[in-house]
Amino acid sequence: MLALIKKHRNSTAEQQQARVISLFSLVGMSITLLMGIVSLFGDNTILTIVLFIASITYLLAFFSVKRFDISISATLVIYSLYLLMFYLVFSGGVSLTGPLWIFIVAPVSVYVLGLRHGLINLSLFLCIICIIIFLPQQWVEHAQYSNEFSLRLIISFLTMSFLSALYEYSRMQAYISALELSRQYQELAMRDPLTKLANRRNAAAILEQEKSRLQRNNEPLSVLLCDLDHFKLVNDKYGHNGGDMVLTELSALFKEQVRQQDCVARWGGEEFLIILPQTSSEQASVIAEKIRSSVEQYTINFVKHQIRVTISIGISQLAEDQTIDELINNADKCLYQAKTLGRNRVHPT
Ligand SMILES: Nc1nc2c(ncn2[C@@H]2O[C@H](COP(=O)(O)OP(=O)(O)OP(=O)(O)O)[C@@H](O)[C@H]2O)c(=O)[nH]1
Repeated sequence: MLALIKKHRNSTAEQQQARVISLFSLVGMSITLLMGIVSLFGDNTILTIVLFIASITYLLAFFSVKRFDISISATLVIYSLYLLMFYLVFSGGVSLTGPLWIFIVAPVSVYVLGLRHGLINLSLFLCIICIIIFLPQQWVEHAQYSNEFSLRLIISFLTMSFLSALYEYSRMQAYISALELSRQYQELAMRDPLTKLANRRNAAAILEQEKSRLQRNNEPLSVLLCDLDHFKLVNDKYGHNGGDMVLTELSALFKEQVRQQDCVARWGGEEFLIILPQTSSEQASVIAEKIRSSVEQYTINFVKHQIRVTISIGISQLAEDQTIDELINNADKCLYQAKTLGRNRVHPT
């Protein structure tokens, strides 16, 4: 169950990430294309070429989202963005406005790479930006920024990175709690609130699942339909709370009597269904008798009372070409027989 939720969580998160990468690639492609076209009319040929290469890279990232692993497009988007930013800071872009673009790196990095990897990559990115800015002109000629500008650029980039990380962290927390809440609601929809056993809907689903699994392997499947005898009298004598206590304690007792792979479900008010995979009706009779006898000997302590109850059990084994409804109807008929023959007994198919 946990593995299933984790898988679902991962696939939903991946789908969301894929959508953001596609969108970012499209926007990135359009902006760099537009800037490349504008740059065509200027005199900076290298900038024009770089912008067109970036535009093509985003286009590739856009198409690779659907075709390849999402990490390929994430790598393309992130590192081509980094390279473009390094070039803009190095060259100064148009009228030394190139560094203004580096702020988009922070939110995109933490979202696409995740919080931890995003922050590691952002630290490396900032180190390289600092090297470019403070590179001595006599080594390599590059755009010259004043010290005040450089310092403010780094501080505002750090602030932006911190805010992006904070936002990503809260987003992830909200996402995880929403998933946990939905898991809890799903769990509630499958369980009987009083006994915490599988409810009727859940039991029906398990039966269908077991039916196809066992029939594929040619293995038997049996069910026990258990009904408390004269339960109305228990309620009348000890009140509804006393009745509830009996149902809860017997549920635990049933679970103790069966194997891990079996399923005990609350089928109706005082009716329980026990699903026994890989069990023939003969084997199910032995289990049913064991359960009947343990209930007969069991004492439920309620306030100052000691409550004793008995149960009747109908057994049915799934026949070839039989539906689950027919299987249950058959068990119900056997249960009816057990009741009419005097209760506190097991009636086989
Ligand atoms: N306390 C409690 N009682 C319940 C619950 N669900 C059903 N019941 C009671 O179970 C009783 C079932 O009564 P009947 O259907 O007449 O059956 P019975 O008295 O067990 O008699 P037989 O089945 O013929 O042996 C009713 O009094 C219901 O109110 C529950 O969740 N808690």
